[in-house]
Amino acid sequence: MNKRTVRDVDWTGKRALVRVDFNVPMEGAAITDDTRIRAALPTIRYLLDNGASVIVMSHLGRPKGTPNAKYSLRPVAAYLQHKLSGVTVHFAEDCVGPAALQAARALLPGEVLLLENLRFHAEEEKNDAAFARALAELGDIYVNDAFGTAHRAHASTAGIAAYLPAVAGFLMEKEISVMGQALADPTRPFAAVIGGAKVSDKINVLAHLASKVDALLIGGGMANTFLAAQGFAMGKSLVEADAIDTAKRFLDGVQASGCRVLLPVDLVVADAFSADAARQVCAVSEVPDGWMALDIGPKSLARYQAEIGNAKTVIWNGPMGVFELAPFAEGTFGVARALAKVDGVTIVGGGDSVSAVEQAGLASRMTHVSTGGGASLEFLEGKTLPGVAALSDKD
Ligand SMILES: Nc1ncnc2c1ncn2[C@@H]1O[C@H](COP(=O)(O)OP(=O)(O)O)[C@@H](O)[C@H]1O
Ligand SMILES: O=C(OP(=O)(O)O)[C@H](O)COP(=O)(O)O
Ligand SMILES: [Mg+2]
Repeated sequence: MNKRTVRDVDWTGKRALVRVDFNVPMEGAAITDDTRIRAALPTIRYLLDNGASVIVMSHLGRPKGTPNAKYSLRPVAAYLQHKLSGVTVHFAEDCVGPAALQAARALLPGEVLLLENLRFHAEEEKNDAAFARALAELGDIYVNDAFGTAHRAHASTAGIAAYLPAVAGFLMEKEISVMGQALADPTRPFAAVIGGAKVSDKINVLAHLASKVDALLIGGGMANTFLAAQGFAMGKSLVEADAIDTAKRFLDGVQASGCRVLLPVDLVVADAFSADAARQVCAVSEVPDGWMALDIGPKSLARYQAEIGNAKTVIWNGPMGVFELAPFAEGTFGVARALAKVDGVTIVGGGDSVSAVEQAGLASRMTHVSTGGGASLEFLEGKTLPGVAALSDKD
């Protein structure tokens, strides 16, 4: 990576404005997986140890441009305080405006200020220049350590670099180097497992992925949209109607790439989105009217496990089902167990996928656990991510 990093700066007396990805899975105010927070600590500690005051900013979820208590970063500030014992962690209730500015100016070297969710302002995702400039006013030097959000060209990940010197943090540097090395010349067979809920976001990278891998295993919400594209009635399942045409085109075109695409043959369906809903296993052609697919079924899992068992390199992003609800976790945990047994390189990325692998107790069995899901997939496409492109080049 030909970008300046935190090592290239004299931090004494400087205000470091650090973009992290603290978009952690939550249940109410409880953080269910702290991987992304732990992953950013080396950069924060380094800045504090080198004489800086540290202003930390992140998004959480998708509040769509309006303040919403459900997506507040306040619980994350409390957690950060717990992780950084001995350091004072302040919290600002808005990421811009007079209170944030005053808090940033009052910050002492060795102290931390976490700003409220950037996405409470619609300008963040629009990469609005005035908003980027308002954020930039809070610090002297900008650090991007948010690998998980590096595929977004937003005000805090891209636009802001026009107003401040911009360097990479340790996590950003590590992710790019580890993923680049692991995937430069992958040992084959190379399999990709794709699931999760961000269908329209991720469907566009599949064509490129298919040109790289030998097998593409699709599950989770992503599979529902593909099954709908094949004409199956999916009941009340999560299907992204806008992505169905793309799914069709992908399936029509993929044969030419030589990549085998596996879709579920059976599903675990439920009559409600709830752990105590009525549920059954059915063929993909038999989803009952009004029911929803919340996991891949046992036959599909067995096929996916066999395919993963043959592979020498596996990349996985996106849970196979709603693993947060115990009755629908088996597809995801089963895939995690299969990856843990692979004699080769295994990379798991994504806030929720990593949370699942942690819950399964298998994170240490993976070659690399990445904080980026969508970011990892776009990184694989080979183009420089907007959050990296914006950083200052090394001299
Ligand atoms: N069949 C499904 N229906 C609805 N949601 C699903 C389904 N399968 C997986 N999900 C959801 O997908 C979410 C994770 O998707 P995503 O954010 O794309 O993955 P990651 O964070 O690993 O990149 C999880 O919260 C999970 O509950
Ligand atoms: O959680 C994230 O991505 P992921 O779900 O693909 O792992 C990142 O924080 C990006 O969030 P976004 O997809 O709402 O821009
Ligand atoms: Mg996610």
